[in-house]
Amino acid sequence: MRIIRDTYYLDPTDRGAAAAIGNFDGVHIGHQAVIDITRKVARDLGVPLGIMTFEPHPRSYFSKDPKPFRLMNAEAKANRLAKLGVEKLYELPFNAALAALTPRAFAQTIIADQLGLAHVVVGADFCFGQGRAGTTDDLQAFGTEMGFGVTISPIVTNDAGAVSSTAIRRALSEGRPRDAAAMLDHWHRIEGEVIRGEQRGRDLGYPTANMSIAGLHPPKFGVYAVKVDVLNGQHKGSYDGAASIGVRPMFGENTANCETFIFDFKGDLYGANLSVALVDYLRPELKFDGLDALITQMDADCAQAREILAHV
Ligand SMILES: Cc1cc2nc3c(=O)[nH]c(=O)nc-3n(C[C@H](O)[C@H](O)[C@H](O)COP(=O)(O)O)c2cc1C
Ligand SMILES: Nc1ncnc2c1ncn2[C@@H]1O[C@H](COP(=O)(O)OP(=O)(O)OP(=O)(O)O)[C@@H](O)[C@H]1O
Repeated sequence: MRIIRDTYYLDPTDRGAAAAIGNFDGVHIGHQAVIDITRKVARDLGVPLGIMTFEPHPRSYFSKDPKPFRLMNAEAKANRLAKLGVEKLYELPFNAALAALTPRAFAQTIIADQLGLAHVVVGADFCFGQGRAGTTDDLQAFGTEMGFGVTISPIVTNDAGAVSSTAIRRALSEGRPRDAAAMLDHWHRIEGEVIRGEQRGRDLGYPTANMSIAGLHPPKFGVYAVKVDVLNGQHKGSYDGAASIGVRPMFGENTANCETFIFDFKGDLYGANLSVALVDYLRPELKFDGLDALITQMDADCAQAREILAHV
């Protein structure tokens, strides 16, 4: 997959794709449906499969200091899209100039002139251009006028309504990782490098692999049954574990992170890349009356997590 950030001077081989348009945070089943339609169009037309997305996410542009809300960072999103067979990822810088384009100017300048797209695919709820004023009807009219094809994908729903990145964030905030997973079509994962902690864990008998969750939508704070993939290094492989996400009230800290105890594991993971999949929410983070009480609870957490993960 080629990631294309400079769309002004496009290589001719990067023009003419069929592309889906949107933020694609989480790459959920609604997004996958849009991408499936785009793949079919691309195949029929004999052109590359593309995605037009925006970085930073438009929401970070409009609210200057938003609470972290992303389900995945730009790199994780690109990796996931590559796995789905996307060949051209147009990562448009979302800035004042882009935000100010009217729907007509967006269609003409970006879709037709800069990217020269043969075809675009969007969901039925798609809005575009300044003030989100452009509708799918407008997009279809511009396509006819400016010479690109347009397909509108029906909205994928579940019992709770339309599947969306917003609904997934809500499920995670409410401690419902299985509901999030059903919408994502995979476990929600916290991914990144293992960083140094306070080295207290080993004294407790529970050494943990710590990861930052800065910049990402925080799941409900508390303890989770998790599946862990060590992605590189000598311990590469898949494991089960229990993770605590939050601010560790026992120790009066306040920067939220994710601390994972991996079952039946011995070794050093500093610097390794981990992918921690949230399976079930077990309980909130608590401030116990002493370390012995915390350790007793951690024993119970791990027993419960093992039991759950034996059936996943
Ligand atoms: C299964 C599990 C449950 C945990 N529960 C709590 C908790 O309820 N309250 C809390 O303050 N910290 C909790 N923690 C976090 C530990 O306090 C933390 O892992 C420990 O302080 C080690 O920190 P360090 O890696 O920075 O050395 C939990 C950790 C694990 C692995
Ligand atoms: N449930 C869905 N079914 C079909 N298409 C969808 C669905 N959700 C989003 N899309 C389409 O996928 C593309 C990317 O969606 P986008 O990430 O912008 O929306 P979203 O998932 O609804 O996010 P948010 O909840 O943050 O608005 C857009 O074209 C959008 O219309």
